[in-house]
Amino acid sequence: MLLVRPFDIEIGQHKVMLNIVDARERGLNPGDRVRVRAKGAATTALLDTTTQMVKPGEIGIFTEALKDLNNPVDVDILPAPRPASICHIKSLMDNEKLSEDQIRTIVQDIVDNNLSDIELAAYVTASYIHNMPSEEVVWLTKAMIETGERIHFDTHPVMDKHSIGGVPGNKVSLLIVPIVAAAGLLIPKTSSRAITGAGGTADLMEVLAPVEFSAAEIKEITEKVGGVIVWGGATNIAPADDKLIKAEYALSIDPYSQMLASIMAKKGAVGADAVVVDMPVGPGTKLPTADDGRTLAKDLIDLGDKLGIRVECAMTFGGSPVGRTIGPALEVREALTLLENKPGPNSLREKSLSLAGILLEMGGVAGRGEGYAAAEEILSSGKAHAKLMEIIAAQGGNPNVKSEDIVIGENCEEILAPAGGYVVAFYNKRLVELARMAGAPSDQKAGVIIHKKMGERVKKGEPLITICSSSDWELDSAVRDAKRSMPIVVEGMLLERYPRITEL
Ligand SMILES: O=P(O)(O)OC[C@H]1O[C@H](OP(=O)(O)O)[C@H](O)[C@@H]1O
Ligand SMILES: O=c1cc[nH]c(=O)[nH]1
Repeated sequence: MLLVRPFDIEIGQHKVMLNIVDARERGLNPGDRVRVRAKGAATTALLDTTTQMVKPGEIGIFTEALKDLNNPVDVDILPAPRPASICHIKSLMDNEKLSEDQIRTIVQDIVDNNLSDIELAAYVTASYIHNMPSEEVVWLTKAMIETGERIHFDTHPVMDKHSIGGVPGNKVSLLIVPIVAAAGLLIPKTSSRAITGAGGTADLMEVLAPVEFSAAEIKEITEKVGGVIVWGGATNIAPADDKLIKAEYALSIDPYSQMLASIMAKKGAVGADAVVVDMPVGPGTKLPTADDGRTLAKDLIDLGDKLGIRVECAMTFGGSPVGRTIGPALEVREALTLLENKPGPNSLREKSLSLAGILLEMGGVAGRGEGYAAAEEILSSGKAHAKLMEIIAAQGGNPNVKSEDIVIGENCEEILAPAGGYVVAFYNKRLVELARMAGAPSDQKAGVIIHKKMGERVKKGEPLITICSSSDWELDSAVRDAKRSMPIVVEGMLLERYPRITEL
């Protein structure tokens, strides 16, 4: 047995460290995969060696592996075999068909942390290059559900909403969930953190309340107040999902087949009966054209049918951000402003009410075509605001929070229009890059405020955006980058003048 020396350091992967003497005795080298066994728990980790940091007879264990092993006093280790799924990942790279068993093995290896970051990145990259046939996506989704816990509600219907993401500022879940719950329907909303954006719904909700709950707690809170907004990655619900999303986030990609499985696995695992999927369409989004949107809608609806979930898809405008803020705290402040019935952006209000309205119709609490008006009544009467406060309280946050209490990064700088005219080009992806450079989403207070959108008139020297951050050096680098390559382009109505040659 080896005495555990806990290393309270999160390094984003399962790692252990042995003294080089012990490693040599066991025939192990740095980078080898080892199975670490404690009383009642085991995990797989990658090995580092040292001459100084741990003594012979000891083993250094980093935070991620320590959690899996329940903080043991001593452990033993064995060399771990090369995971079978590496071979199947290679098949995916070669665009070969995979069997249900092979897909199941990949998902199980991901859940058991048997794959290194490099192997996981290879899987995600191969999925990005080659879409899986629909049969394989069904197996993948089922494997993602079955390798985790599931919630079974006694009351039905259970409603859910999910966005494929890809449009900045998409804070609509903060309005939709309380509207649907205030209408008396159950909505156990699990979200991921940002994938290609600067703030996923889980990052946003975390500004207001804790988002890490077990499956049993999600069920209990949903049954008590009608809804939750939690981080799927903290639960044992579809546990492969968050591990894959971490690799996708690093590459800023969302592979098509993986996206279908990721969304529907989360919905299947919480026992959803009916789901609306928000699909932002437009240049720079995950769905550049309406035809791409129609294909995805068909694939999502078919996948839902195979899982016994009624899916409706809503193609939404993704050409410019939803509302005028990007980044966790800024987005939460904007969403609260609308819930408090103060003036706010129409794009956010209209999109939230449209999607909530579809759910109210699907859930049978509003007639066909009457969902929007029913959602509007719930929002303007203050019932949605009261419901969000109940959800915040049930998740352990402050139920008296007001929009003006939300703190934004203290370092802010405006980017000014270099000329007067109209906004003629607007680059969503650049705005997301700037918000990420400023520190979002891990710096909750970082982000971008948008002052001018496509087609709006601008005077020379007027602010186009404001970038905010908690750190002055991150703000500086984002501002320098914004000035080098502007995310918003302003032109006068006169683009070029061609004088008569004789008059030159
Ligand atoms: O970072 P990008 O790729 O834009 O999208 C990821 C976001 O989209 C989904 O939104 P929701 O949970 O339905 O609100 C995910 O859960 C996540 O919050
Ligand atoms: O939850 C989500 C949302 C978008 N894309 C994914 O892969 N998962």
